[in-house]
Amino acid sequence: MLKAHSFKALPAYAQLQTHFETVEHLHLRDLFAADPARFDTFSLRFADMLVDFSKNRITKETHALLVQLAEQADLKDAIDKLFSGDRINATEDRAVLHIALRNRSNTPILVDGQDVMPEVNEVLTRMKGFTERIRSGEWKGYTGKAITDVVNIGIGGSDLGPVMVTEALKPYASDSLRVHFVSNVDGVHIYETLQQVNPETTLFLIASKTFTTQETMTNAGTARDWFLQHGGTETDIARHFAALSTNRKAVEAFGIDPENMFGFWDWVGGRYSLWSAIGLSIALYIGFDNFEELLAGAHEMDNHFRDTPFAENIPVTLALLGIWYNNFFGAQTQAILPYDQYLHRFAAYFQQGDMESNGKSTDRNGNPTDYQTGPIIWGEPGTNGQHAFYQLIHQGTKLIPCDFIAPAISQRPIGNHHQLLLSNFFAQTEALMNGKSAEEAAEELRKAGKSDEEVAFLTPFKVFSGNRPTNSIMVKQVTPRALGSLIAMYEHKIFVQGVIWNIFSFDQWGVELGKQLANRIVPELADDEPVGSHDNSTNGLINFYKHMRKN
Ligand SMILES: O=P(O)(O)OC[C@H]1O[C@@](O)(CO)[C@@H](O)[C@@H]1O
Repeated sequence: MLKAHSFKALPAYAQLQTHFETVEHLHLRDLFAADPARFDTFSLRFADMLVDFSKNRITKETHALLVQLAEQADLKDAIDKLFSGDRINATEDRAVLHIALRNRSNTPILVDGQDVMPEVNEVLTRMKGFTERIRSGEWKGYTGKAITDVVNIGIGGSDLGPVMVTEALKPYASDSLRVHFVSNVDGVHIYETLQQVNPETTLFLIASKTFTTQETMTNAGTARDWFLQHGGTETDIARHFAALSTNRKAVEAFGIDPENMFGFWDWVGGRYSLWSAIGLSIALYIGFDNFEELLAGAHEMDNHFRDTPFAENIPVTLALLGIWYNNFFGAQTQAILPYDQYLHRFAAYFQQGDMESNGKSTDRNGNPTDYQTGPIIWGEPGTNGQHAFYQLIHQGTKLIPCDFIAPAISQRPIGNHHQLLLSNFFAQTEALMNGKSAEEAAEELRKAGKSDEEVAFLTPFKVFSGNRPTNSIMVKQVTPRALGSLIAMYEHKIFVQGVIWNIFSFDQWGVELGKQLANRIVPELADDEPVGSHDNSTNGLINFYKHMRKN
């Protein structure tokens, strides 16, 4: 179990509070003017990745104090426990070992004295064989045709990771196998997907750690009914359905051949599971060699995270900067802005990764936190975001720390598109940092021929305060290996913040209440009788629904 501390009792916390008062009003323009080497001071390199954190509202003293905060929170001990399979997920009494799934060094990792690597490798070997049989066309459907479409049925961590990675690595996909993802219990999702596929050539992956999730089991049942109503028979299920789960009993009860089950373990959190059997749709789509590259990239970042001193440690640095804005500047959100259209689901993935991990308000001592914990994660690809919400980021009243991400080399070089994309990537963080003064704005208006009266009226609306913090993260190209490192970087950032905030990051009790209440309401919707068992808002809503569906 991780040592519990009190976040605000850490000595560095009080020092940072005092320090904040001296830094709060400093402007990045002045910080850069005072230190021409600021970029070098506040940049980190890892493989073909550059992390430029110089456009943050920090000084060297800030950075030093933040590192002390990490040290005083026993972060090194926590990292050691993470990597050694301690049951740090205390409320579920589980280890947290997504790092084992990509442990390409194959060093033993023990859970209850048992090395987990043989099992991990056994599943990877089975995934590899299965992937090769499907992709080669050797595996045939019930009419003897090769598989052309894979439908992954899952939600949350059993969906978001595969969706994000298959979108991000589309350039590595085969053109003979399409992947589809069904997650929402809204019938529209499964309906629209089944419209696109042929039962003779479709493989359904039922992806669910628990194999009990309402949405997934409902969609899986509908897929099976559709298959049986469109030419398949019970004996054909084995050729068209596979399960990705920890729950063998439930898989068999559903009617899936255990031979077609790819297992994983309770020490794999759902939102950290794309590296496990849950990643089978990824391997099928981009090939197992590329899936192994993804694992390798994550493993390289794992080693960096475990072995690098905090001051040069990328996940630790990103985590500490997030705490600086979250707990001292009062920022409520963190934007992730990838300048790469293939990464369009990257922010959505980390909405679950971050907010389901650190959206907690009870500390590890069981006490309510009297400080802010997990931020709201959001974001869209650039340049689209510039035409949607950058107005608020530039001139709004809220401080929004932003992570800008971009590849130096596009997967799809067409004309000068990539240079234009990157010109925006570079310009936005420059603009957010420098802003535009009233003098500059007025001068521009005068040069545009505006009258003195117009200049006086318009200038206040044209001023940009600047001093809006950003990180710029560049990779050479979004390859499977680079993406693996990028994902692992954010996973470890989330872990570090949870440790310092002294919260449990690997359970998710907050998702249970809504499910419990929904399960109570389901039977009430079966008939047209008015309900009165809830508050009068919920009663009113249910009865409105019942009335409208009849009339
Ligand atoms: O993989 P499964 O067990 O179907 O869970 C799906 C998702 O549901 C949760 O909300 C937990 O209930 C997420 O943590 C999880 O990724």
